[in-house]
Amino acid sequence: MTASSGLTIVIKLGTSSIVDEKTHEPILSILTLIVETVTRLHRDGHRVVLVSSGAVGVGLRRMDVTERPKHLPRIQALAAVGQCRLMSLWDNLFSHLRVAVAQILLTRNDIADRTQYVNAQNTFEQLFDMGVVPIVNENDTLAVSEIKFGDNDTLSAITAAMVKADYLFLMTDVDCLYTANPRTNPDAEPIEVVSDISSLEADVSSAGSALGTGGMGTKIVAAKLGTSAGVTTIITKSSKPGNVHEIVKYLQRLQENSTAAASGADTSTLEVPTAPLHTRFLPSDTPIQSRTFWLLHGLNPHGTLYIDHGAYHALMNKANLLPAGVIGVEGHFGQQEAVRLVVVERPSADALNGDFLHHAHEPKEVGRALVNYGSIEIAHIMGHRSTQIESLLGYADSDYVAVRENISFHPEDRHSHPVTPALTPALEEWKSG
Ligand SMILES: Nc1ncnc2c1ncn2[C@@H]1O[C@H](COP(=O)(O)OP(=O)(O)O)[C@@H](O)[C@H]1O
Ligand SMILES: N[C@@H](CCC(=O)OP(=O)(O)O)C(=O)O
Repeated sequence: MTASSGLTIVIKLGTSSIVDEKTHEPILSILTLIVETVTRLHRDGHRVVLVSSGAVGVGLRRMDVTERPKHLPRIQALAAVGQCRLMSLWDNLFSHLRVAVAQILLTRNDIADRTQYVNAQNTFEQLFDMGVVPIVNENDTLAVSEIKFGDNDTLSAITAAMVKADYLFLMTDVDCLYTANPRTNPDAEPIEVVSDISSLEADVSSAGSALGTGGMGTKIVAAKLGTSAGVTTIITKSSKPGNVHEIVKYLQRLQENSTAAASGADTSTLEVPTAPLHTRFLPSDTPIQSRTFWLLHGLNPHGTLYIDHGAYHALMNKANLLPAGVIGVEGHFGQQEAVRLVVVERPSADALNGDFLHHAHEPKEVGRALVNYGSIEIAHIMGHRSTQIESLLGYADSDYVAVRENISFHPEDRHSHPVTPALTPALEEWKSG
């Protein structure tokens, strides 16, 4: 977040680092070291957010339940018990170092509205100004699957983008990302720097600890989200929280050296910094903007719009989405809800008689949109000109299914599909019609 000095740092601590996997007792040594590390960063002038899992784990211990239940209401009840105790634990530890903390519990619903998203950003900023450390968790007690982030790795990446963080630290029970799960593969090799996640070769398929929800897979997803928003994402070991401080210093020194090199200074005498083992995912050179990030990752899509290549190219050229470019709709959604955009071949007349999606070649989600019409209306108006909307629906709220400012493309798609400057004749017709 913009501020006169200091960095904005989000530190995510997984369940495996907060409670013992078997006894579910809090791992006080890690919690205390985290508090010391956060306080040190704070005193160095950085703004720090802690994303803390562990509500369910702490709740298990409090209620003497030995295994994580399967029944959702029971998990939610345990989270309600545990979250209270977890926050009291953090508050207590931080209070010894005179650092105030604040609890922020989020579900996707809380940020689905743009105004609420911006409000959340303002609250974080206010807390930073007041010198408070916000402690974030998913609001497990309320979150049902439709409004869940699902895991705190994803939540921490969304939080990092929301506060425009410089660094996101995913603290876990392994040193870094390995080529395979080090618990079961002694030959697995550490991966230190990832500059392109799409070409990453690491087996992250195996599950994580008994209480953790994500494993390494969700950390990669979080790194993808974080780096797309310009956040350097780091995986490191939670039992050595002092690593965070050392890695921050190391990255600052690397930055100073590269600035010196860029200015033509003699760098031969500069100290080559070293850092404890970690994996660093480099941020995108062209980070996506806050609103684009929110459209792509803040909202839960309620359905899918299948659009043809002509419409896709028109959107890439900043046009709005006309009903004529939509060839299919799936799911039940209302006005101003988010949908996936999937590009497919326009079906032949034969295919139109059957289920065209079976004829589509590798349908691929290219982006997300907030729609001006619900699924039922779009099913009526798709393939038609905007001038026909009123006669088809009896009203016309908009000429467009979605306006361009409410459409965002995934970054990899923005790069892999060159924009075609010329519109197809059909699109010319739609635009003029
Ligand atoms: N390629 C890999 N590299 C490192 N760890 C891996 C890999 N694949 C799977 N894992 C597992 O992921 C676990 C961390 O995930 P998880 O238990 O969900 O952590 P947390 O609770 O911190 O979110 C590690 O303990 C490890 O067993
Ligand atoms: N929100 C849940 C944690 C969910 C989660 O993602 O856990 P983890 O994979 O350990 O980070 C809780 O507080 O128990």
